[in-house]
Amino acid sequence: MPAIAVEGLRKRYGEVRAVDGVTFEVAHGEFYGILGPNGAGKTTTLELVEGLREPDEGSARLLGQPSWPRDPGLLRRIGVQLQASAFFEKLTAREQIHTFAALYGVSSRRADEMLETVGLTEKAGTRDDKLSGGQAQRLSIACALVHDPELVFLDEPTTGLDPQARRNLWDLLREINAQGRTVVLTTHYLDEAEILCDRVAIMDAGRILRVGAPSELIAELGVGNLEDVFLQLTGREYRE
Ligand SMILES: Nc1ncnc2c1ncn2[C@@H]1O[C@H](COP(=O)(O)OP(=O)(O)OP(=O)(O)O)[C@@H](O)[C@H]1O
Repeated sequence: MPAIAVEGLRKRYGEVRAVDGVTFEVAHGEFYGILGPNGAGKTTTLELVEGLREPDEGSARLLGQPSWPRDPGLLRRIGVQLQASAFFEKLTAREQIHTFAALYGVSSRRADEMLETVGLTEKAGTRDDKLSGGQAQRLSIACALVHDPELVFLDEPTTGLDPQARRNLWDLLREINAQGRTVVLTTHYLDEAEILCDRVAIMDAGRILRVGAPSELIAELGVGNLEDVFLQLTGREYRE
């Protein structure tokens, strides 16, 4: 049984077909990337898969169970990185993660360990609005991991970070995956996907164009990198 099985997902917003018939599977322990330019439908796909939104059509099964309608038993087994703007207002880093820990019935000790894991122990007393972009991203990842989920979903975790902070976060994500967790991330950085992901799904205009290991896709299409793969598949530049 795959960790994630997605079948025929569709979601419209008015006239916009944000997700237009998406099917894919993710194996246990896999590091899977959903790639595409702005507006491709990555975030909406992730929200449908996570069970944060109701699909118009199709279904997603996580660890064998449907993600919609939501099931508290399943939610406990998955970690969703929310954007930093979803933090509780006016709390310190330590208070944020302790609040998440309390919601999941996880010990305070575990919450402090997670802060340590993401390298934020020194910033424990800092209010979330005083953290740097990279620190806030790491805190949001720590909050998503505090209950030791089997599946981890990250939506553009490195957007807005400087190169050093991005590399540090890549190390952290590799570690999470090496511990046996299945990781799904969206990104619009193709270099990041090439470095981190076992397999990627390339999305455009609400559809998946191709799925495969980055090196396989590059070899299959006889090109130099994932940017060229996108160009080959769509006939246009990735960044327009
Ligand atoms: N709540 C919403 N209401 C109306 N339209 C929406 C909504 N959310 C997304 N859309 C539209 O659906 C399409 C897909 O958006 P989505 O955010 O899923 O793409 P994305 O690939 O994650 O883009 P980005 O990289 O910019 O975050 C876009 O055209 C977007 O404008």
